[in-house]
This record gives sequence, C-alpha cells and structure tokens, in this order.
Amino acid sequence: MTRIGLLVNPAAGRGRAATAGPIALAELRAAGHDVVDLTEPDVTSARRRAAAFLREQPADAARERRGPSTVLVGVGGDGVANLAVNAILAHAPHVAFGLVPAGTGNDTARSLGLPRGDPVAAVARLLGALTREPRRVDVGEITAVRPSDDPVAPGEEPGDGEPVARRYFVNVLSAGIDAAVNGRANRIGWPKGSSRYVVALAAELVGFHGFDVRVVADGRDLGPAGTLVAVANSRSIGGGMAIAPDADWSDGLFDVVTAPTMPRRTLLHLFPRVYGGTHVTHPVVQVVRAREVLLLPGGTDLTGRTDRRRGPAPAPLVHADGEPVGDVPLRLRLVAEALRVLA
Ligand SMILES: Nc1ncnc2c1ncn2[C@@H]1O[C@H](COP(=O)(O)OP(=O)(O)OP(=O)(O)O)[C@@H](O)[C@H]1O
Repeated sequence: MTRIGLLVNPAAGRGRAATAGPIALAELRAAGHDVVDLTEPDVTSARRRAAAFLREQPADAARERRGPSTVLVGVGGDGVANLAVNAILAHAPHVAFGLVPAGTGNDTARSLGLPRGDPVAAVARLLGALTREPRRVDVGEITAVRPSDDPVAPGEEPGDGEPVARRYFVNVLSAGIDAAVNGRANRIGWPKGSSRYVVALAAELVGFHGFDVRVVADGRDLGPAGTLVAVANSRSIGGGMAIAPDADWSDGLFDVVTAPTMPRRTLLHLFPRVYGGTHVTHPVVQVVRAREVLLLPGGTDLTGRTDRRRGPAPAPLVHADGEPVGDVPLRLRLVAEALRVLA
C-alpha cells in the first residue's frame, strides 16, 4: 500500500480536472492505497495543504527500494504539476511525483508519455508505476539574483551571495516573446482553449521590437536574445509546440534556444515552424547545451554593470511551466535527477 496525496486543480482544463479528480480518487482507493485528498478551492490553500502533507512524510530508504512509500499526484495541467514538483522539492524530495493529465496544454504529461484525455487510462498507468522504482528526471532551479546595477566586487559574477528566492521547473522556462505571449494568454478571458495563445501572439506582434535580454550559458555570453529565450529541460510548451525538440530531461543539461531581434516578416515565417520543432534549423536560431544559465537585462555586462545609454530593460515577465516566476536577472541551474517520477 502506498500513501498518496491527491491534489486536484478544479480549475484546470476548463473543468476537465474536476471530473477526473473523483475518478482518480475512487480508482486509487479501490486499488487499496491510502489516499489523502489535498484538493482546495484556491491555489494558495492548495500549496499550503501540500506542504503540510509532505512535511509529515518520513523518508524510509529501505522501503523506497520496493517502490515509493509516498506519492504526490497532481490532477490537472502544467500548473498543478509545477505546484506539486515545487512542494516536493521544497519539503520532501524523497516523495515521488505522479500526474493524471487533465489540463489544457499538458506538456508535462507529453514529456512523460502519459495518456491525455483519459483519466482511467492515466490512473491505470500510475498504478503500474507504483510497483516499480520511480524514474529520476532532471529539474531546473530558478533563483532571483541581485539587481544588475548593485556594486559588484572584482571577479564576482552578478548573482553571487544569498538567493532571493528559489523555485523549480520541469519543462521550459521562457523569457522572450513566448513568455510575453504566455502572460497575455493567462490574462485574457477569451477564447478559452489553446487558440487564446494565437490571439495573444497576434496582439504581441503589434509593435514588436524585441526584448532587452542577454543570455550567458556556462559562462559563455550568447549575446542579445531579443525574440526567443527558452531554457528547456524538456521539449514542448503551449500544448505540444516543440520549442526545444531535442531536449531530454535525463541528460543533465538544459537546451538553451535563443534568437535575436528579427524583422517581423522573419518572425512570422519562423513561428509556425515551432510546432514541429524545425525552427532550430533556421540560421537565426541558436541552440546551446548548458548546466547553468544567467538571464540578464540586455544592457548589463558580465560584471553586472548596466550601460545606462541603452535605457531600461523591457524584458517580459519570465514564465516557467506556463507560470509567472519573476523578472530578469535570474540564475538557472540544472539539478540532475532531482525528481522521482511515476511514469
Ligand atoms: N484550487 C487550485 N488548486 C491548484 N491550482 C489552482 C487552483 N485554482 C487555480 N489554480 C491555478 O490554476 C492554474 C492553471 O492550472 P493548470 O495548469 O493545472 O491547468 P491548465 O492551465 O488548464 O493546464 P495547462 O497549464 O496544462 O495548459 C495554475 O496557475 C494554478 O496555479
């Protein structure tokens, strides 16, 4: 018997998770597991409830070798998956993560190869995985770093010192037009489904002149990345758009996909290619593998000083796994095999 915390996001998938949740609860209990329903009406209470549950779970190394003793299962989309992963890594990293996909985009479910749109099949998959040693996958760690115009001692990189905050992602962190589109899509009420990303993109393209973002990957300055910045642990965003088609969350490296500011005409030509991942063969797109990435306002040099002649940095709010995570400057570090996953 496994202890299972079940976290349903009733808002996910336009009500799909509200239907899938009771199915998952009934099937997991029928299979003889000790299921604790952690579902809450809002995200803040859900986060608090998951943390309280996880803090009570003791680590038992001998028991873990026979399959996971405790699991936190999210029912919903990439948002609830991100919430569950962050709760696990903050409070009880020995606890395994499981997912019943019932969101809109479901990119985490895609990475795991889980059945989407069929909660019964997804729970059957979960029950099978409970009998095995969980798979280990890499995660991305995000820390906010000091504002770039703080005085920086010689030899010091921006961001040395205490991290301001720390959180994790499993799929993709975006800091270019994809982040701006994500933020706008989250704000608009219509249309409801994935077509709101197309509406949001069209709105972002009006007056688009590129963002003031620079990327440094494992100490190498990749230069300005005004259009596209995707730091990918896994391959897709926005419901299957292959932004980093070769990213693999068990290779110990991020795939860092960047593109500088480009004419709107080139961008419109490039954008549809993201669906199939063929944009990476276009000469304006750069793909680099790295363990540590710094995202800086474009006017900042590597010593952390800001060139004020370039003006303020209008970088978009950075998004990871579809959720807002903060503003640049940010430091991203790959933590290899940090998460135990049922799949
Ligand atoms: N009661 C709740 N429990 C957990 N999360 C909630 C809750 N209410 C709202 N949310 C928020 O709902 C948002 C969307 O959730 P989620 O990503 O799971 O579904 P989705 O947007 O339909 O799917 P996807 O992200 O795969 O497109 C997240 O930002 C999450 O934080």
